[in-house]
Amino acid sequence: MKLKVGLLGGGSWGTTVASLTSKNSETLLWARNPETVKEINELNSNEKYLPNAKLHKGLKATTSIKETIEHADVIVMGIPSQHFRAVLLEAKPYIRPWVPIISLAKGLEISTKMRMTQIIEEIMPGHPAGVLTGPNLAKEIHFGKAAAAVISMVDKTIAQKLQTVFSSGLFRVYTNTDVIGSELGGALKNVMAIAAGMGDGANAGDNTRSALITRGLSELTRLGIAMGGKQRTFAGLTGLGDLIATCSSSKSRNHHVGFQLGKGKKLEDIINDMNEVAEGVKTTKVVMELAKDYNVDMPITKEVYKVLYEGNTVFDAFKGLITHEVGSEKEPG
Ligand SMILES: NC(=O)C1=CN([C@@H]2O[C@H](COP(=O)(O)OP(=O)(O)OC[C@H]3O[C@@H](n4cnc5c(N)ncnc54)[C@H](O)[C@@H]3O)[C@@H](O)[C@H]2O)C=CC1
Ligand SMILES: O=C(CO)COP(=O)(O)O
Repeated sequence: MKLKVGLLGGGSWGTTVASLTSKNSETLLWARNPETVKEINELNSNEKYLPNAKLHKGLKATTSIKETIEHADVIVMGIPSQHFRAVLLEAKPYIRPWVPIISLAKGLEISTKMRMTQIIEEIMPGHPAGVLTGPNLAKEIHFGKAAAAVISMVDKTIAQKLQTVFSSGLFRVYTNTDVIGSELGGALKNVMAIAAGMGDGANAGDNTRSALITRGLSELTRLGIAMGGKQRTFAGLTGLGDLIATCSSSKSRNHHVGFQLGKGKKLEDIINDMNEVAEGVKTTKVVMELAKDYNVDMPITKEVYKVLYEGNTVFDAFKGLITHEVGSEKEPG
């Protein structure tokens, strides 16, 4: 039997995933904006978020959250982390018992420091919670470029069932039972992407980017393990894989924020000029607190934070990193 998908969120990634799942399963996409809904239903496009992309013809959209949810066998949340809770609470009355809920978001809730699957477990106890994550720049996937992702859930049997809903053609979906590690990899790499973007914007060079990616991996793995993730996960698609994609691509919004900071632009102006979310900006705040809670040294995050929130320049950040005590490659620092 084919599962029906109810997907909440008509931004670039929500729309992309809905278009993918509609190849395998009946999919209904909820978007707030009636114009977006009309455009998806009548023109099979969502130009604001995915310019020039043609969506799968089977994809239908609606402005009704009830209609999207009430018949769904799986619910997919394509909502940015800071709005995730509010939208899930709005959907809650219509969610059928035991339906799995999958997050697409890569961030941490600023007020609680929670991961999205923790929010799902809090609001919808008993529902299997999972995350679809990996190196998946929406704008490439839409144009049929090959990519791999991971569906991460504690229950492997449910993950295997959902693997067939999300996999399609050149979009390969693996499973992983380390939800904490998978989810943290996706959230933490955004902070590193801002750092790599800062370097690129300031013309620091390929060696610098490579050092940031590698030490960034070490830094996010340290925190991720302290929080309960598994080392192997951080070396996989959801950790290293996503870190490389996001740190080295001008299609990444987080890299873009860093790049513009590296060019000397002000954060406020950069954000005002964007119509999409860059999760790393807020996640950096949460990661600073988590680093303190778990007593983990995170020098790159600290420098990114000072540029975002304390008025430091990108030059100050690199000076901070260069003067940070150099340890063994295996040790913090
Ligand atoms: N775009 C990409 O390449 C990828 C994005 N992601 C993650 O997916 C999540 C969603 O991001 P995108 O779709 O890219 O963001 P986006 O910025 O393209 O779109 C965000 C969408 O959420 C909607 N939204 C925001 N607040 C809302 C609220 N309170 N109620 C209802 N809708 C609301 C907006 O209207 C918009 O449709 C993020 O956590 C992002 O990190 C993950 C993988 C790839
Ligand atoms: O997570 C992503 C790619 O895997 C998208 O990154 P950005 O949110 O930085 O665009």
